Amino acid sequence: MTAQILDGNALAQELRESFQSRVAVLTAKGHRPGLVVILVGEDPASQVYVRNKVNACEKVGLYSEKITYDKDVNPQVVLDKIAELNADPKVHGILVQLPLPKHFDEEAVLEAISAEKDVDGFHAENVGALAQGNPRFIPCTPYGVMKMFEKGGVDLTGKEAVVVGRSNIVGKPMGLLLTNAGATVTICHSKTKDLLFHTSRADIVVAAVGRPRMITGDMIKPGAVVIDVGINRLPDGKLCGDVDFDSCKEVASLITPVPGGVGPMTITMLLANTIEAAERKAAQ
Ligand SMILES: Nc1nc2c(c(=O)[nH]1)N[C@@H](CN(C=O)c1ccc(C(=O)N[C@@H](CCC(=O)O)C(=O)O)cc1)CN2
Repeated sequence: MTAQILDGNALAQELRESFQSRVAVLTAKGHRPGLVVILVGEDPASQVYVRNKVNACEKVGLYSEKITYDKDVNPQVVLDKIAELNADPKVHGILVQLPLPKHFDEEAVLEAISAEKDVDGFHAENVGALAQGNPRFIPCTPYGVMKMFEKGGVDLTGKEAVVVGRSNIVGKPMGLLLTNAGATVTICHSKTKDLLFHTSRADIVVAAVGRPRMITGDMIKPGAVVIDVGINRLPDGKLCGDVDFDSCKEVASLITPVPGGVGPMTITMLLANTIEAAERKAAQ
């Protein structure tokens, strides 16, 4: 069996085109969606992601702004800026690019963002709403994965889903979304005793662990759906995922590539959340 490849670039493009009319309606009513992205430090990957976020906003017609701080900035300066942005009516979404430098209390920064403007979906109120099955803002990467299931015609009801990785950004919200969609979910992580036992009986495997090509074809069930959330930079500069694409594509029924899979969907769903935030504000 050779898997069907789910093209994240194509789906991202399709969705972004569909956003333009919503942005036009909001803008005509004086509620042009606005996103502010805060970047602390000079991490090269974060710089690329932030630039791509701002460019994506511009292409779809959103107002966007990037605010950068030196890596040694006093965290209070960032907290003060967030307080100012929380009160700014032209800003519908606020995002702090992660990871933050070590001297930051990441949780305190994320909690400082107003839940109504938390387009990353990382605020405790939004995490709680998702856990209750009544999501307000869904974290962008798992949200993108759900859109990919939809596009691929994957019915999640009653399926055995294994998420490898328990991060707050991907693994945990992914587990909640799959649970809400009716899948039976197992979250595996570094302390899991027998990873192979879990992956090899799963109908759906989502790899979000940050280890290059660790999920190999012999670890998955024939016909499984394999979603690769990993983005690992190899010593030769090339990107690869957490899934060994070449061996897994011979076993899976549906698979996402890296690059060009989940990554572009992350930024697309950030646009979706920002537009949604502006629509809610306009409706008030
Ligand atoms: N505040 C946040 N910080 C981080 C998040 C997040 O959702 N919110 N996620 C990741 C990084 N990320 C977005 O910020 C992100 C990662 C990858 C991509 C992407 O498009 N990847 C491309 C390859 C890009 C490249 O060449 O490097 C792909 O997979 O095709 C977009 C966004 C951590 N921080």
